[in-house]
Amino acid sequence: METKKEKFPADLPSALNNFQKVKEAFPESGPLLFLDFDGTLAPIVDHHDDAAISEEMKSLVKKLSQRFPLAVVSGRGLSDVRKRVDLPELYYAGSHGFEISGPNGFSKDHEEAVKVIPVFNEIEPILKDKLKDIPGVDFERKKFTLAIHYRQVPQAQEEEVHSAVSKVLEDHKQVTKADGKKVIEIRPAIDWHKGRAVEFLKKQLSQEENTFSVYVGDDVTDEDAFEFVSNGLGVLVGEHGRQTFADYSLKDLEEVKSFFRKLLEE
Ligand SMILES: O=P(O)(O)OC[C@H]1O[C@H](O[C@H]2O[C@H](CO)[C@@H](O)[C@H](O)[C@H]2O)[C@H](O)[C@@H](O)[C@@H]1O
Repeated sequence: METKKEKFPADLPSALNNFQKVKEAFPESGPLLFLDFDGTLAPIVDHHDDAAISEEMKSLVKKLSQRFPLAVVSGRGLSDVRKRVDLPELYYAGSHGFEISGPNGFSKDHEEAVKVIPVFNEIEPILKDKLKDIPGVDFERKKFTLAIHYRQVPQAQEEEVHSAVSKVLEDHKQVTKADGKKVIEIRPAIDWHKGRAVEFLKKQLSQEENTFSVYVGDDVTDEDAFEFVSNGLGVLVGEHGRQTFADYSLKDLEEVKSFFRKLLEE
């Protein structure tokens, strides 16, 4: 695996202003495209259930998928993200890559993660009880992960959420937690993430060995793909408050759309 170095997002070159250079890395047949959902295809909103892709973005994704092999890679549950994007012909990875689907009924759940589902059933009521007195905590259960949203929690109490969750997880070593944007994501303690899911999907999307890929994402969990995926480049949308393994940046969803239009011009 090539060693990548972390950088400050502000130091990344713009994928738009350097599009010629981005394009020069592509093979003749074009790259494989991997797109995150929240913060990349749909704007970040106050309540997770209100997130939506615009008709304009959806149409761009559809056109891109007709030109390049493309998959949507999300922390959302698979059925949830499929429904929100609503392009049944695409490949999708949900629950941070633990569940994958594709056209013609293709479906793959991570076999080891299936065994961890009872742990989620066990810890969900415990966590709900421990966090019941903190206003604004919002649970989102997915097949293989559990999100605890704290976007509506008073800032002074955010730390309380983190420490209560960490304490519960001390007794449940089959699961672990990762941070996202105003969310704690509890997931199986298995060496699997968006980056490994992309490596798996590369084999589904292309007959060739390790085809060049472009991954566009905005959140901390997208760093697994930026860091892990070989023979490709990562494009960070906005910032997530940490350093990044991405190669290029886009400021916001407007720039994401401009980047997609440029890809379609090629
Ligand atoms: O991998 P993604 O597709 O980017 O999903 C990451 C998480 O996104 C969602 O939460 C985030 O977006 C919400 C809607 O804008 C926002 O309210 C929340 O604060 C963000 O963390 C989603 O609800 C999670 O399940 C995903 O894991």
